[in-house]
Amino acid sequence: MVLLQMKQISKVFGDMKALNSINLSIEQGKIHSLVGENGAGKSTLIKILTGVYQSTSGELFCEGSKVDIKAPKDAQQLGIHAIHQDRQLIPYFNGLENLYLNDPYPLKRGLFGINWRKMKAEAELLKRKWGIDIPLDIPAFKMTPSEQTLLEILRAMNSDSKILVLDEPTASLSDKESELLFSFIERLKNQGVAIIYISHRLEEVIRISDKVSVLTGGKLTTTLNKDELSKELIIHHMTDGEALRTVEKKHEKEPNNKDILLQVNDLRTKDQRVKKADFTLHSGEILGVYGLAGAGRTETLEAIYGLRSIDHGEIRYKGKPILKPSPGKMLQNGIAMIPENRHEEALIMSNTIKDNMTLPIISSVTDKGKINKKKEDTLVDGEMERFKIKATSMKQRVAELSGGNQQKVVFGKALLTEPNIYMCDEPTQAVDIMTRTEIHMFLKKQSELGDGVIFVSSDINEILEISDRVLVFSEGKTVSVLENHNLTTNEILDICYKTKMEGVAK
Ligand SMILES: Nc1ncnc2c1ncn2[C@@H]1O[C@H](COP(=O)(O)OP(=O)(O)OP(=O)(O)O)[C@@H](O)[C@H]1O
Repeated sequence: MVLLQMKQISKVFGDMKALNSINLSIEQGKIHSLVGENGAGKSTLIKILTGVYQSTSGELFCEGSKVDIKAPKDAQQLGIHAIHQDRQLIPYFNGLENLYLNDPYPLKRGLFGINWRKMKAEAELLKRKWGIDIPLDIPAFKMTPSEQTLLEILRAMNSDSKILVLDEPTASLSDKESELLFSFIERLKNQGVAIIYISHRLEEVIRISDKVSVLTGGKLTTTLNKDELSKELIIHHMTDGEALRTVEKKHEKEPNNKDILLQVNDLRTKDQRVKKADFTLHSGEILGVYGLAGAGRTETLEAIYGLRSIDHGEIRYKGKPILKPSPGKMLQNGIAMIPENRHEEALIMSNTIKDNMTLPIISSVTDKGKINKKKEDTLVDGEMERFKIKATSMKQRVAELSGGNQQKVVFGKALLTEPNIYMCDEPTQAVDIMTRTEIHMFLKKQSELGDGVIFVSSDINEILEISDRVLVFSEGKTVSVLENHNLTTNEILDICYKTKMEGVAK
């Protein structure tokens, strides 16, 4: 049964046609994926369905009746809910409070105070109904990424969702957590919920989808059925027939011990999120970093970059200790950070692409107190060209860019500082498969020129694709460094789980 029908939906922003006459049907109990390059229009379509944006033209039908979705609450009343890339949770509210964020709290008889007991009982029933076992008594910020995603899904189900939109839900999940999510999605599907699934990870799209629609430049180019799905065919439709370039695996040369770029010795942070980080980064090397959620990978990069207080250990750059690291000091030393959370840590969303990119290098584009606009424009142009950033111009505000294009701005900004160490935390999160390859090729080239790259990813296959050596983190400690010669995912995962179990047993 068709639950939702979009007819000739278009959306125009200024001179830009983000969506061009989209016709799409979403069926009950089916997983329908949307794929397309960064900026193809996927999020815009979802925002129209969920009442964030109004379409410029076109019609929407729910279960056969024409509907007008003017605001998020209209979508919610129709049973349409979305789990966005950026979490919609209040970090200091616990699971239970977040679960009831969109609904009125049940009140005690006579309206004297909140009926917490009733809330807890309802939440337990809901958890049991959907087979989701997540802790509801801890604040959201203490939950793992998968627990946060499941909490948001549970909240949607609490409001009787008929159509659930999942936008890049596995972006920061480990393989095991993604598996948990897939089995849950399957359960929702079997109960008749329609899922609209957006992801750049084509393997998972092919595995779980009943249908896949491809968007290219705001147009729907094709809808493929389950039996015709293949990575090659999807990429063919996404790229107008252009073949995907592949990155050759490198890592044949042994690192030269004389060319140590960065040394991290027995590093511990005040908050104990990092307990003992020990590793070395060589010139010409891509050091992959893997660990289960909460293993301390991001926190280690933050500590090195001066964003997290250190209470023990040392960091050496080309043999010299860096005392009291700070972002400014690291930039001066040629160390750039591409953080995981682009909204909070890397971009000023209300500023333009140009202002964001040139912020760290403003002194080098300033002559006698005046900004050299020509120099600034040339540099920004170069990065926009390199990453094929889709925008109306370099003066467009970053908030108006698609998620993947924002990530490209973060990369361009880091590159303008001409670093010789790249500390990348999930750098290909939310970027399309073509850009992912471009980023891999770029980092590989930089490493061949003698730079060092630290590459954190929760995608273990990506780690194996790109790394010379793989550093494994568990429970805040570096537990192993492996040469990437015929290394397998199982070898890495074995270490992760074994050390986690040992940590639990202690
Ligand atoms: N509020 C806005 N103002 C102006 N342009 C916008 C706005 N929102 C989106 N756009 C533009 O619409 C186009 C489609 O963006 P959208 O976010 O839908 O892409 P997407 O397919 O979701 O990409 P990604 O995979 O990178 O998330 C982009 O060119 C984007 O810059």
